[in-house]
Amino acid sequence: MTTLTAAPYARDHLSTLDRRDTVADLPARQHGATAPASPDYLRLESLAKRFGETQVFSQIDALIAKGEFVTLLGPSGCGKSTLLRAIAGLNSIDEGRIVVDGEEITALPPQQRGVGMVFQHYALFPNMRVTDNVAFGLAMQKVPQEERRRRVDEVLRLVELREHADKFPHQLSGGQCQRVALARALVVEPRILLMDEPLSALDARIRRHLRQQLRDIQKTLGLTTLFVTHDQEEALLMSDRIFLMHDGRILQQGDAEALYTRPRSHQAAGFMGHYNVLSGEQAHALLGEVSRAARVALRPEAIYLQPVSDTTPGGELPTHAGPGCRGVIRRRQLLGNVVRYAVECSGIELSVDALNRGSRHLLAEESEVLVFVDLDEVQDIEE
Ligand SMILES: Nc1ncnc2c1ncn2[C@@H]1O[C@H](COP(=O)(O)OP(=O)(O)OP(=O)(O)O)[C@@H](O)[C@H]1O
Repeated sequence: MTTLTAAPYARDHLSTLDRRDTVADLPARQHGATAPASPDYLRLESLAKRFGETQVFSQIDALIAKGEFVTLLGPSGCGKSTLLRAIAGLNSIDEGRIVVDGEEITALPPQQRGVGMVFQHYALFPNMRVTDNVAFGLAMQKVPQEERRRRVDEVLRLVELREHADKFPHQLSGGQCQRVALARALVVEPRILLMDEPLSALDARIRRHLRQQLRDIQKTLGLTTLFVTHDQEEALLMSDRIFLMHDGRILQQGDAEALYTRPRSHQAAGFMGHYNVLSGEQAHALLGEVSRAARVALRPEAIYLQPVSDTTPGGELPTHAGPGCRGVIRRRQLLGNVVRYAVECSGIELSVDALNRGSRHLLAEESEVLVFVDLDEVQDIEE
């Protein structure tokens, strides 16, 4: 039985949360928590969209499994929101088909698609109490009052807002408003949940808590979810699978590990982490014969620095370290647990991350170092 735990933020604000309430008490209904996974529950087939002269996205093909949490990640303007809105039916598309659970929904109006949507700005009705905001969709569907009350109560319990049921939106925090918006989307038991940057307007602490809470709820309900963000950390933390978008295309898809450690293109490497992207020539100067591709990506944490004065055989070096090359530390930034160095080496400026082991271990700016690269982590990429 899965129990939603109340993280510190929730405990601070929801003093009377009944810890015996568990979401497993909820009927699975059509969320289908117990249904066998269907690998193509949501099918996006050759979707394309233009706004006037602007091709917003094209050749979008994807299969999303039932219960999967997929994140659309990419820079501003790459078409994430427009794609999400197209699935919700809030934007038309010019080409392609959208299929949910075997039913084509491409031409259906939003209310007939069985999708729930949560936006960055929660757009609650300011003059309605929490319960009425959440019940709104059910009232539209003419669900009988008693059932409406029961379902609203159930979903408010799920998002830990039961004790705020009679409040108005202006009496709630931003995080609580967003949970009302989530409850409003969930109460109609959507087949697909679509979320467009739902956490972006919240402060960092609430955001961290809500990420976890959202993911817990999504897993518990087995709810197929598409989540839009431009925040790489959020995508890596939350997703079963990430679709990395660039210029209206899905550049690469995979789980967090694959996306982070094996970017296949220059753009993917440029968006994930703080990769050093080197030309073939630069890679050859740094790595010698090891380098094979026209372009190479190197993670900052796969490069190791050793002071030239340190003559101990590099105990911390990876087994497949390349030959050390001399470099000079040009800049040093303390990022908390990590120290980021800019090191000039073979005429290239490399970004190198090292664990912050305390001031005794910090390397001084303008000091000379030996630079070693973990050859197992050298990633050949496309042009
Ligand atoms: N209604 C519209 N009319 C014309 N162009 C639009 C419209 N909506 C979006 N666009 C354009 O489509 C492109 C993609 O926008 P979209 O909002 O989907 O990107 P995004 O990746 O979600 O960006 P962000 O992260 O900034 O929200 C942009 O160039 C945008 O200017």
